[in-house]
Amino acid sequence: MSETVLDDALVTALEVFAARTSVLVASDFDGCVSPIVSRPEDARPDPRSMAALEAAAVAPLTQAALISGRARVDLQSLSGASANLTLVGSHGAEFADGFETAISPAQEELLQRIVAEFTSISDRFPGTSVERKPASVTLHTRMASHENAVSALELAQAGPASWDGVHVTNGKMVIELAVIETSKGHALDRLRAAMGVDAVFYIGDDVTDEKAFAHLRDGDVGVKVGGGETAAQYRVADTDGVAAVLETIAALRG
Ligand SMILES: O=P(O)(O)OC[C@H]1O[C@H](O[C@H]2O[C@H](CO)[C@@H](O)[C@H](O)[C@H]2O)[C@H](O)[C@@H](O)[C@@H]1O
Repeated sequence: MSETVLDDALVTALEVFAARTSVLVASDFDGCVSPIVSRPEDARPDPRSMAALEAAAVAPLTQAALISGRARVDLQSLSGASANLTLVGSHGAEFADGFETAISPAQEELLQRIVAEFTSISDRFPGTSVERKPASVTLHTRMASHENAVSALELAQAGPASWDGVHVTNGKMVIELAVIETSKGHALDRLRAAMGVDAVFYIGDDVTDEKAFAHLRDGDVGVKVGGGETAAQYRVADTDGVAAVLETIAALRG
């Protein structure tokens, strides 16, 4: 068990949640189960958090899910999750059976234009990089100098982010442009209905996780990781706090 001490109010909320008959335990990946690292491809999950999610997934009347901004295939390989976990990629839009609405040829063409523009921006500003995903493109600036990061993000905002049909997300040291609308909240609604659970737990750290918190209902529990405004009722400081929360739920449900 973790040495992180959770707030009494959070522990009580977890106990009440875990006492419901059937539950879904869902988590964000980067910055939550997986500590933030400089290069996206180097991200690795905290073994304690993954073990707790895997334990929850096989507990009675308990489902567990990772809902991430990553491409689903990358989420699968980086997390090493077993088939017991439900994986949703592309900020809630990409399920095991693909996207709810297929990416159209026009959207694919738009995606290629964004890739080309981001690549051209990235070539001009050392330390930035481009991550291509099935329905979006991310310009990363974490490895760039402050000046290069600011300039690259300004060019992205003034350029492709302003194009018709482009959906903009400003994440942690990234700007992400999608050719479809995505919502982790919508993903939670879909999982809740498909799994028929009585209550949902969700934990996350970034802007797209706010859409998930906004879809929580009475009896659900939302936990924000780190600082910043949030619609979540509870908070933990860091990924150790995430592991402590997930271990608590797994122990209560097991
Ligand atoms: O929804 P998430 O699972 O939190 O995914 C959000 C984005 O996470 C990744 O970027 C972030 O994590 C990287 C690795 O720690 C870090 O280098 C980067 O600065 C962060 O923004 C991922 O690369 C993106 O595709 C996700 O959208």
